[in-house]
Amino acid sequence: MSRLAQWCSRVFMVEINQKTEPIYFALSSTPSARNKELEALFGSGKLFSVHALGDDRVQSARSHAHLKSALTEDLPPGCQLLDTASFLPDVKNSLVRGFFLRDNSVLSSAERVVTHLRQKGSVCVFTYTRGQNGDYLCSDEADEPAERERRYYVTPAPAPLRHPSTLNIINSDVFYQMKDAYKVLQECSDVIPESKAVLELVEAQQLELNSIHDERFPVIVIEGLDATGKTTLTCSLQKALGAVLLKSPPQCLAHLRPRFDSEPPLIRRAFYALGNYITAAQIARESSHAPVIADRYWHSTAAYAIATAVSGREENLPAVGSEIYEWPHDLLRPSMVLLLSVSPEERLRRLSHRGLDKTEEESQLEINHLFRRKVDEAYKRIQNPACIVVDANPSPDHVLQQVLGLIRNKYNLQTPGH
Ligand SMILES: Nc1ncnc2c1ncn2[C@@H]1O[C@H](COP(=O)(O)OP(=O)(O)O)[C@@H](O)[C@H]1O
Ligand SMILES: Nc1ccn([C@@H]2O[C@H](COP(=O)(O)OP(=O)(O)O)[C@@H](O)[C@H]2O)c(=O)n1
Repeated sequence: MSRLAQWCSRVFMVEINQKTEPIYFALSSTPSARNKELEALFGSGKLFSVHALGDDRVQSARSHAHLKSALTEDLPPGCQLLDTASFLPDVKNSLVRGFFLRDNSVLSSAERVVTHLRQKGSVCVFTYTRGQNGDYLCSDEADEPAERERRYYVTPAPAPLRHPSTLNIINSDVFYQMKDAYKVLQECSDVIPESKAVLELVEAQQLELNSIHDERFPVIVIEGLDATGKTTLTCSLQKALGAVLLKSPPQCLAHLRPRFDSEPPLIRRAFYALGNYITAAQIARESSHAPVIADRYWHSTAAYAIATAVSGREENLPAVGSEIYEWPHDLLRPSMVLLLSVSPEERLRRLSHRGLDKTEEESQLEINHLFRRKVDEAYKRIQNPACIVVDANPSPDHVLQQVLGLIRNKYNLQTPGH
């Protein structure tokens, strides 16, 4: 079967604007009636779909990221790059991400970029042109000559029940047991040597974990978007309760973080997932003699990963109660998770006062209200344990008293010296 014929079972999704519904289409051997949405997508220029090829998931993920930067850097004026994905409707793990390159330039400049990519190999390119009857036709110039003569028409497809960007989350963006995240870093240890250091740290902690008894003191996790006051509150709680303060990712991974932050989601998220298991071992150890306060933990890992993976609007998130929001069965569960919530205006005010460097993702939060809403909503949907939302708009002392009230209500903890 030709390459293009294999894609006939798949549906393509193109997002022209994250705020609006994506456009769905399929390839068929019969033409279809004219369709306004498709006309809006194709316009009058030429269109190419490009996706990276790879022998394994690590290589595919890295090739996709390289392709994105190559296309963005070489984008000629008058051309537009759109995120796209193809998938089998409602079939888990069937999503393949790629790009649409729309060429409305006078000189058909995108064609030169695409030809260059084809020559370099490891990409699959389909070309879309307008037929005499106004239909849109898809062809693959790399296919055998006989196949190139066959006609594949672009036909509109219905929106699937589950938003396609949710199909691959499990084990690509969120990991539900340590061994799944561990495997990802094992698979990339040749191309990212720092992975070995992470794996060694995880192993050392796991060995130690086997000799630790069940925790006795409460373990309280503080969650929230950047600048919601986590650092301020966790430091005050540490003093007020005579607690041990821990972080996820743990300090021992801090120097490796920039390396993994620059990698595609599969690798980056596996790194943060493993960070939680190292923090879990530290929690188990410390909670045998004092209360523990943790600045971020699993809720952060899952909520940011889900919100990044799911494109478009908040409504595209997996529904409440989905298995995506379940806690990993092998990860230590905290006694209480508090989510600091501040209004967008107050959060921006705090960010601007702080004036520190922000991670790329955090600066995206500032401009991307949609993304922030998705992170916040995903935080609230995570279960077992779910988080308790705390109004963190008032003064630091007011927030501290509010949280101490919640903790004491549940655990009858004494403030040192009282
Ligand atoms: N309750 C509060 N009211 C006003 N400003 C606050 C409050 N809590 C923290 N801040 C300020 O907001 C900024 C971000 O707080 P921080 O604790 O660093 O947040 P995070 O750790 O969540 O990123 C800091 O400048 C801090 O002094
Ligand atoms: N437990 C954690 C902590 C952070 N993270 C990631 O780290 C980023 C936020 O960490 P950060 O250090 O900028 O946040 P602050 O703790 O500085 O507010 C998020 O974008 C998450 O993707 C994670 O995945 N899991």
